[in-house]
Amino acid sequence: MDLDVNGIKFSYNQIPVLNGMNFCMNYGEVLGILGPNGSGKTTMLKCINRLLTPSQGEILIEGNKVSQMKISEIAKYIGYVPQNVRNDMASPTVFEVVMMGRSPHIAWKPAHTDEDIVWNVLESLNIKDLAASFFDELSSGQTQRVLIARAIAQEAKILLLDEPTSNLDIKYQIEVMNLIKTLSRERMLGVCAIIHDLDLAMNYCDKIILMNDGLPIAFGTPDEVLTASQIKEVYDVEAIIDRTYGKPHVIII
Ligand SMILES: Nc1ncnc2c1ncn2[C@@H]1O[C@H](COP(=O)(O)OP(=O)(O)OP(=O)(O)O)[C@@H](O)[C@H]1O
Repeated sequence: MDLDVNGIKFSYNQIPVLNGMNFCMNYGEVLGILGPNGSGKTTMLKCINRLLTPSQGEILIEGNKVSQMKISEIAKYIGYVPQNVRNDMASPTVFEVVMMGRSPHIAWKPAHTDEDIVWNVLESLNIKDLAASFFDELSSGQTQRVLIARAIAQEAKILLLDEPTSNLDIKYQIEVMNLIKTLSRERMLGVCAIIHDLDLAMNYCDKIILMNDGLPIAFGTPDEVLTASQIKEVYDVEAIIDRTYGKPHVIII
């Protein structure tokens, strides 16, 4: 497996949040991380890219322990799109934001190749027109695209996305999920995305890890994981999986 999460435990001030998380992912797959509020999803992502250090367990990328990698090396493997992006620069342009993704590869100042890579990414994500726009003047959908572009420019093999579709209307949700799926296939990226919408997860993820109280409840294909009984167990709601229109649709009763 390209990413292995083995027995991860983590506590904030002695309060356990991750209690032995296990799952794995291959490049070219979209893995949905699902679970109720407070179940530890964001904490899990932060352990993968070592923003947080687990107290037990090991995370391996291509068999190498993340705990033993240099931070600069991790940045070449992992691109992280957090939920709330703090803006430290005074009104950066979209081009500048995407160029930030090149940081792990730049020793002193960007070279022409870095600029070429940024232009290519902007083009392939259909946001070249936004290059000179100010980042903080974008719509939520455009912001999400630009942040994904920044992670792609980083040339990481794994993308960690914390609720990439939150605050997006249904059209943009579908657009962003299509983009994520296409990127995973075309660029052989492994994508771990925290997703709250069960329908989006059902239709766009290759695998799902369903967690609750920092523990893995189920791991497998969407069909295996998003069953009525598991949805009931984790979210405490009654659900039906409707397949009338070909694609599965989760109906909460
Ligand atoms: N910096 C922190 N210090 C202390 N406790 C924290 C911190 N960050 C998160 N927690 C706690 O850890 C638990 C898990 O939080 P986390 O953000 O990982 O959950 P989540 O599943 O991503 O939640 P949500 O779906 O609401 O975003 C929660 O009880 C939260 O209050």
